[in-house]
Amino acid sequence: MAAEQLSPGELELLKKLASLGEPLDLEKSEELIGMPTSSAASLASLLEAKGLVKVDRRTVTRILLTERGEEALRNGLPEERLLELLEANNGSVAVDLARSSLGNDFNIAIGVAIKAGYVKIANGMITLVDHEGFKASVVNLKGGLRSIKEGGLVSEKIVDVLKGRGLVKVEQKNLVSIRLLPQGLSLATAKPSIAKLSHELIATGKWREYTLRPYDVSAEPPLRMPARKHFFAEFIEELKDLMKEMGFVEVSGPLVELELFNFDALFQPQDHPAREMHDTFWPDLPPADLSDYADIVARVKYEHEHGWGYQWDGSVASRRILRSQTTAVTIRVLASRPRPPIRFFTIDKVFRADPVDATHLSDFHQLDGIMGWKDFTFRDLLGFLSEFGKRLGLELKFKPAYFPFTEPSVEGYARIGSSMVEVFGAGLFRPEVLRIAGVDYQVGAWGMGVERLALARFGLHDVRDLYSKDYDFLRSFKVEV
Ligand SMILES: N[C@@H](Cc1ccccc1)C(=O)O
Repeated sequence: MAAEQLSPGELELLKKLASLGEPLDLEKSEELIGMPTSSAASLASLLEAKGLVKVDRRTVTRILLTERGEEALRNGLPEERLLELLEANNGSVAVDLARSSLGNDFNIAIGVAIKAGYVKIANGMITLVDHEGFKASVVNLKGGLRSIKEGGLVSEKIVDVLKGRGLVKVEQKNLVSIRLLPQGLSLATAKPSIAKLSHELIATGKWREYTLRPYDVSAEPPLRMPARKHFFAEFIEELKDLMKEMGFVEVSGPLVELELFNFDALFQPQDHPAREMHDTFWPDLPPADLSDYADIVARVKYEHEHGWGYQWDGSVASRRILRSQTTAVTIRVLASRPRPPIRFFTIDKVFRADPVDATHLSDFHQLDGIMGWKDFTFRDLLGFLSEFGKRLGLELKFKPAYFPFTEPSVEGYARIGSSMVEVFGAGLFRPEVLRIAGVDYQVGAWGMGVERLALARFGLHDVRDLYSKDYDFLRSFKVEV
């Protein structure tokens, strides 16, 4: 054990014990070493546990003078005063005289002296009969009292007599003393230790006054918690990298979107249930001016009225919503008529007025992508999706599906625990959508739920865990560098 392992208080007590040079009576701690008894007691038990001091507890019997005893020592024992009176009067005094001169002590004095046969009373006179015996008894008791007062030794017999006379009392007392053990002593007197030698210490020779602290090679380094990216943010980065690796260009679009791009351009009819209030968030914003989008509006109107056969309403398409799918972004890009072959993707937030549960959040991320060229086929699309799943390390299953804007369509499922959960929708854009965008090549499109991909990837079961604030949980994810 090194001095550094002791608290300042423990070291202080050790040093004080060392300079006291003898075991410390805990009761007198304040007086002897200037430390309150209660602090010395608790520090001592800590030091005792470290094997540096020994705390001895014993019970001692103490004999103390009572108030009456103190008085007898000062003014004489009652019978002593009687003896003195008798001696001063040649061995005999009148009872009345003795009573008036001894006052309250008279009864005790006369009782003791008669009982022991030192005096007798006859005809109103007290007469000494055993002068020597009386004197010896007084000397004995008085000496006993004095010696008790001074802490000396007294015979048990005398103590008994004094106790019986109410002149002394016997007390039991617990004494605690703290004794320095050899190890404690060497710690207390050790030179102060230092961790580093400086030029000055060496040059001045002062290093001799110190001991060098040994290295503790088994000590754990301090725990450092550097800031790091959230594992879900890292996962999104990884998805972006993967898409770029596979030849895709990242694009982005507005969170507050027009129904025109979120629904109409995707050939979703205006009475489609997904447009109803409970699915979509409606910010309190005025509708947009669609004149900027005259071309696409004209093509949308035509395709809806011919394809679905209803009166298309531009005011519905001009409403602003929080986008419910990032396919709004890819259709915007496609409507800019990029030259094939094309490969675009976007990863960002979408919003849906869904009740939150283990697989649903009201705002979450989607990864949408489009790829296409003249003779792009459904097989090319499936090939891409399988490759993507493989590179992510996910077990994917495909199932035929329906979306208003793709044909054929497919849904992808990934294993999350024991169940397969839908993680994406995909398909070839319908001819109506291609005509609305104004492109003359085939386009495969897909939209993935990024949170759900993350569940599958990290073996989690609840999307809400991805937004947990539990540090221990967050730290449990390994950083990949
Ligand atoms: N946008 C669809 C997914 C999808 C995208 C593209 C093609 C097919 C399906 C959704 O949110 O569910």
